[in-house]
Amino acid sequence: MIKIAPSILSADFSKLGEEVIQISKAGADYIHIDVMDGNFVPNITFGPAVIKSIRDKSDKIFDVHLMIDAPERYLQNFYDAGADIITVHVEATKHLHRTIQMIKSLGIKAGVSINPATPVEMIKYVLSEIDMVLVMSVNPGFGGQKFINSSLEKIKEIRTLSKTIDIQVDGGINKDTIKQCISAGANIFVAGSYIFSGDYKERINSLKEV
Ligand SMILES: O=C(CO)[C@@H](O)[C@H](O)COP(=O)(O)O
Ligand SMILES: [Co+2]
Repeated sequence: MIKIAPSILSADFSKLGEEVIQISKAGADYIHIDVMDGNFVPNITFGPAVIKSIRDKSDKIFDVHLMIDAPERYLQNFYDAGADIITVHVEATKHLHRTIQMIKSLGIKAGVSINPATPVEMIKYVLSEIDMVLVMSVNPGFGGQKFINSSLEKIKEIRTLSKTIDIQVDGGINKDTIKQCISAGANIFVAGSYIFSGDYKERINSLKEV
């Protein structure tokens, strides 16, 4: 069973609470929340206070994608804000294993993300410690970019290393690219611009039907 995680980066921020309600009703499995610090990535979004303000709008899984340097500084804050999964970038933390242990000690799921230029080898020795790998299929920072094809090879490689781990793909997901990612072995799909530029339910269903 695949899961769809709409990214609220493409939502209308002036009515974020209403958007989270609507996307949940439309069939989202996870609410994907992109946190950016203007340092690890060249864009700034929102932090724990905003996440806390929308937590009571949905009972879906809050999937928090941290695109911030040294994320270990803020794990407790995102947990307190209502995160169910926290994903950190391997490129953003000096002691990845320790950061993963910190997330797990909060009693929630831990994900690790790799950028398009980062090899799977970088996360090989933590795979047994984590719940999810997030394969970035665009360079992180913005929605609406084109899917990078070399991500497919990385998904296959991770699936060979683990039959059971969740593999999430993020960036440029639409009706066509999702098919290729499913064939490669991924099972959770983040989609921002594709879902939010149409009828939410119809778009989510079109991804689930492939
Ligand atoms: O993490 C990110 C971007 O850094 C994503 O979650 C985007 O929000 C995906 O947007 P689309 O490529 O689906 O428009
Ligand atoms: Co994301």
